[in-house]
Amino acid sequence: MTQMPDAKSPLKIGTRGSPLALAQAYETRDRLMAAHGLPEDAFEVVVIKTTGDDRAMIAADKPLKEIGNKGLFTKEIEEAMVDGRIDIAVHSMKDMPTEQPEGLVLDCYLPREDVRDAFVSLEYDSIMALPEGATVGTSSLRRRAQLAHVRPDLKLVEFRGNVQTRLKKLADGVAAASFLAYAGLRRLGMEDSARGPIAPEEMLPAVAQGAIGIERRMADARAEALLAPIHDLVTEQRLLAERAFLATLDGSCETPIAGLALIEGDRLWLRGQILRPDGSEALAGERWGNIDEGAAMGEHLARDLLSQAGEGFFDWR
Ligand SMILES: NCc1[nH]cc(CCC(=O)O)c1CC(=O)O
Repeated sequence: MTQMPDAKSPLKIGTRGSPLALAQAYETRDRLMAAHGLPEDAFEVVVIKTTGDDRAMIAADKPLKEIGNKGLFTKEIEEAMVDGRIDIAVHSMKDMPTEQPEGLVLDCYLPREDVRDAFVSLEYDSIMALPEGATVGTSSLRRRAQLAHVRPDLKLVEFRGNVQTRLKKLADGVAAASFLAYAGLRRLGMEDSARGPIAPEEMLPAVAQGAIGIERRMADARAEALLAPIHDLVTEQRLLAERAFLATLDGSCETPIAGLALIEGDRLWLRGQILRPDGSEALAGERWGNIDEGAAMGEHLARDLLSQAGEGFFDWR
């Protein structure tokens, strides 16, 4: 029997310090408390500062792609886990690279939140309601490309920071609209800040959007035992398909890629999309398969789209 955590030897939950990251860490702690009947002081939430947070603060108007690369927000957290400063790490799966560092396992996923993007605007109800030539703020390459594809008239400007910062920019007239993951707003109890979610048919979300993954050391039997009952299998099966699609495309935050898997009964549906960064071209495809075939479906769909795209599809510089 593994030793359960207590006040003397709490399970240390590592997270970034943003309001959303903290909300996700506390959701994880609450689920662990409920699943095991453990008190609050059996857990300790430890904030780890990451290069991503630092550099993002210095260069708040720079696109993330110019600041760093894959794992910008996750590397230091993983180092803290290897060093034993934390025992588990709570991550937005949307930000996780597809390769897994040695010695660490990522096999626990919380039930997925809403996967959709949210349309945020003080004046307008939807993308299509925006006036000709309106300015839209977003730093996501995917959202930029998707918008440029359906509304080439829109002017796109860099927009980052937390929800409050973005709402302030909208109020200051910097842009007429912006976009956020609806899941993030819901976790912060701020969904009223958005006009509403956007249907995936109109804007296919990022791979793994709305999903939280919990990473641990491979040899940590206590963390493994604690995490097992809070794992959500359906979320894992959906992510397997979406992340195989992403991995085969060698996607990162630097490539406009979207993907969404859903499960209906014992069947899995996957839709994937790749876009030219300027939105001039978008390719999408769908697959149906068995639930346990997600990884192969993701890979095949990616190969199919890549062969349609041809060389240079993602080039733009
Ligand atoms: N790229 C940053 C990021 N990573 C996860 C979320 C939101 C929460 C989620 O998708 O789970 C966000 C912000 C956003 O896109 O609005």
